[in-house]
Amino acid sequence: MGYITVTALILSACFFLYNYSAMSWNPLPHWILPGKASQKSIDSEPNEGTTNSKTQTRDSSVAADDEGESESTPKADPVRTAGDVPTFSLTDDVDMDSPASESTSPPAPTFPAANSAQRASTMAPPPKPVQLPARKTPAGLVAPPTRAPALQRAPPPSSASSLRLPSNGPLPNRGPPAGSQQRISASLSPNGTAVSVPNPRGKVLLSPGHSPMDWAALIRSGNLTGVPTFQRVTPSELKRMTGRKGKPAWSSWQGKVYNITPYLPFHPGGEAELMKAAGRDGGKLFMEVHPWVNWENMLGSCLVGVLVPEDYGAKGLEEMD
Ligand code: HEM
Repeated sequence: MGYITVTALILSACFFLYNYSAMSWNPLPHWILPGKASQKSIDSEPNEGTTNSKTQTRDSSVAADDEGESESTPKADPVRTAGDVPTFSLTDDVDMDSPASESTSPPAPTFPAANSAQRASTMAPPPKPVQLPARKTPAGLVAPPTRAPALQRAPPPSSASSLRLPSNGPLPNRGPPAGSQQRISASLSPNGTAVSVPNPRGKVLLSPGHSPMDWAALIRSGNLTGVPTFQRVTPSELKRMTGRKGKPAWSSWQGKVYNITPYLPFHPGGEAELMKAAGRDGGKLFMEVHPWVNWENMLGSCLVGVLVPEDYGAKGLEEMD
């Protein structure tokens, strides 16, 4: 009885050892562990293959065929197709423009035949759009979109086309004719230098240093009245101040008298226009031409005095008596 028990134990031990011979220290047999089993099958691909039953079967059948027919009919070795499966890698440096890649493009359709009437009658492919030369732009800048020359034309004609000015040819001339006496005289300053050229609005070209900004700087610089004290000016006295014969040019505006002499070369309408207001009340002319201009702001530094009645002096003396 004891002998039988010992024998059974030895057999159990042998079975146990057989089951764990290929193994590791896992307590379960390798054919129970799924990961282990699949790893095993991969590791034992055809070259090694001993435990993969499928591989074994195929190899053995091929071997049997080889053995059975090698003497009668020569047979080619089985071709492995695994190597023909195309593979690619993202790290591969593939040149898409190379002729090698072009050779892999599908062949041209064979219908219709190359020399058939059907192919000859088909329309030619549309012309490629004109490629304008790429413009180089400084870094960080986006180049403006390029447009085909045909798109850079004027807008299409509309019903208002007849109201537009002609796009070619001379513009209508609203000033005096070129070379006329009127234009020549207007372009000459009193000292003979070319100063002003009239335009349709009557503005003139001011000589250098006589812009509105220059005038603004001049009136900030100080007193432009030309008199030492504030004056009471009678109409007869104003009438004598015409800007001629060595006299200054005075003009009145709303009862106040201004010395317009320093402003003459700065006047955008020209000296001749401004001189029309010299020696008299300039309010009416002024408001006819440019009511939006602020006289007092423009000529504040040129204020000579106030306009008084002609008999102001005599009346004052009488009142004193
Ligand atoms: C005496 C005070 C005057 C001052 C301060 C003055 C000032 C000015 C100014 C600032 C302009 C430019 C206006 C603008 O650009 O819109 C101007 C233009 C003109 N002024 Fe006078 N002006 C005066 C008197 C006169 C007088 C008395 C006349 C005519 C009799 C006259 C005729 C013109 C003309 C024809 C223009 C150009 C047309 C225009 O700008 O619309 N100005 N003047």
